[in-house]
Amino acid sequence: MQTVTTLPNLRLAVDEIRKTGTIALVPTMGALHEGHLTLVREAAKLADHVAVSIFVNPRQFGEGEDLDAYPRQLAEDSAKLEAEGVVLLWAPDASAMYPQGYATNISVNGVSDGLCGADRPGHFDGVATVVCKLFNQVRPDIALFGEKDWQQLAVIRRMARDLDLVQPHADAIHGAAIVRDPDGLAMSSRNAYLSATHRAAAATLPRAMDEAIARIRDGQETAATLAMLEDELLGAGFSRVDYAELRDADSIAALDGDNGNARLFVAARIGQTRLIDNKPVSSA
Ligand SMILES: Nc1ncnc2c1ncn2[C@@H]1O[C@H](COP(=O)(O)OP(=O)(O)OP(=O)(O)O)[C@@H](O)[C@H]1O
Ligand SMILES: CC(C)(CO)[C@@H](O)C(=O)[O-]
Ligand code: BAL
Repeated sequence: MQTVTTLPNLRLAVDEIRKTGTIALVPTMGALHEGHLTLVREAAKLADHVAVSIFVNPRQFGEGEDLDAYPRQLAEDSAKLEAEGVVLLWAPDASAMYPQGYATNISVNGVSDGLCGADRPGHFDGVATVVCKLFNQVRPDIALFGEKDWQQLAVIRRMARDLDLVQPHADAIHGAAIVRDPDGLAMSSRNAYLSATHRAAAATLPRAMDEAIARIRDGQETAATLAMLEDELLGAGFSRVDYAELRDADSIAALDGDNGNARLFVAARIGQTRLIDNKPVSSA
């Protein structure tokens, strides 16, 4: 595996790799876990070569968020990627990504509204901007993102279509299913922040979501069911529920009475940690 940290070296490496086949890109912020490695393994089935980026993107962190505390473990991550057969690790620092005078921002309207977009103002602009740059830098044939960050995936798909960023085939922005711990909690780099007590209580999140979805499928009233979900999380030790909402899975828009394509989206805080999850409401 080649690790590159500057744009000129990235260009040389990508040109060389491209001579022998297609490239799948897996963008990450590092602190790699099985969720990331599943994306890498899926990527290896979809292209000849897998490239991974590790960049803790300052532009997607809001004021007072965990930019400084975010785990950074490049040597450990690099060994994991090497073992998976990744050919290229792109690990720029902030000055390579945003040189002095950097002034361009990408906003994706609509899908960025509400949910995490409301709680983390500017977050999806930061994500769209850096992902657009990563696509231009690596020029992948396909890129993979996890469904854990469902709204992020929707934002990136919209941006890629709108800006003609990748080859216009249906799977160019590939969404990978959420990888969960045995108790159902979605894997996340931020789970490392949880104390043992909070980690145990965190499993209430997916369980309470399953219960809420079962009630909604049973025909129980959505607002009352979501209020019950919120109470259950607060009772289990969560300090705040940022949102618990049903939305259209593709557009992320509020539902207009038809729950056919509905997904349940939840973000909740336990200790200092903000957890997100989403699950389909329809059993189809
Ligand atoms: N449990 C998971 N299942 C599937 N994909 C995942 C999972 N966790 C992360 N990913 C995906 O990996 C990619 C990189 O994510 P990132 O590096 O932010 O990790 P993370 O675990 O989501 O960290 P964070 O704690 O910041 O949310 C994203 O596309 C994300 O959706
Ligand atoms: C897509 C991404 C790598 C952009 O910084 C990040 O938001 C992430 O890891 O999900
Ligand atoms: N996994 C999404 C990146 C973030 O929370 O900033």
